[in-house]
Amino acid sequence: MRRTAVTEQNVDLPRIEAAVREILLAVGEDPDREGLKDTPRRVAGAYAEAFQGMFQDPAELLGTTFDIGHQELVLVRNVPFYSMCEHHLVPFYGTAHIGYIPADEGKVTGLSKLARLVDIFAKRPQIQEQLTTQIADSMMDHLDPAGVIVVIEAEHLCMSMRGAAKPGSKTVTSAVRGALRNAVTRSEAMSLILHN
Ligand SMILES: Nc1nc2c(ncn2[C@@H]2O[C@H](COP(=O)(O)OP(=O)(O)OP(=O)(O)O)[C@@H](O)[C@H]2O)c(=O)[nH]1
Ligand SMILES: [Zn+2]
Repeated sequence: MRRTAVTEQNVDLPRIEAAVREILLAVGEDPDREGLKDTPRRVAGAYAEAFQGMFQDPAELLGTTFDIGHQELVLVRNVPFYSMCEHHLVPFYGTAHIGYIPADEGKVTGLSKLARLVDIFAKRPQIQEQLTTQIADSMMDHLDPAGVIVVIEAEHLCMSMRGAAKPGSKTVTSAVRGALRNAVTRSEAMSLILHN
C-alpha cells in the first residue's frame, strides 16, 4: 500500500474529533465546558500532524540522488524525533543516528533527506524496533548502498508516566545491513555514534 500525498487532508479530522469527544465523556468530563470546547478540534489537528508520515513516500524523498564518488561512511548523528507508541498512543522520543556507505555505483542523498526519512517513519503509530528497521530497509531499497547502520535511543512515555513508571530509562535499538555488519566497519560507525 503506497500513499504519496503529503497533506493533513488525508486524515479524517471530524472522525478524530468525534472520538475525542467520546473519550472526554467516558472519563466523566463535560466536552462542552469552556476549557474543553475546542479540544476535540485541537487534538484532531495534533494527531494529523503526529501521523503525517502515513501519507509520505520514502521512495519519493530519496528519489533525488547524486554521485560524488564518496564510498566511505556518511553518518548523520543526533537527529531528534517524536513518535507515537502504537500500544498506548503516547509519545516516545529521542535521537536517531543514521549512517551508510555508498556503493561503487551507489547513490548519495542530501543529508536533510536522511533527517526527513526519520520523520516519515516516526510520524506513524510505531514501536521503536520497527522504526529502526524501516529506516534501515528503506535506505537499502532506495539508495542501493554497500551498508547501513541505524541506532535509535528513546524514552517511552508509556514507561515513564504510567505503567512501569520509570522516567529516564532509555531504550536503544540498532539495525545494521550489508557491509556495516563487518565487525571493523561496524565498530568504527559505533564509535563515531557514541562520540557525542
Ligand atoms: N518492544 C517494544 N515494546 C514497547 C514499545 N513501546 C511500548 N512497548 C511495550 O509494549 C508493552 C505492551 O504491553 P501490554 O501488557 O499489552 O500493555 P500494558 O498492560 O499497558 O503494559 P504496561 O506498560 O506494562 O502497563 C509494554 O511492555 C510497553 O512497555 C516499543 O517501541 N517496543
Ligand atoms: Zn506504549
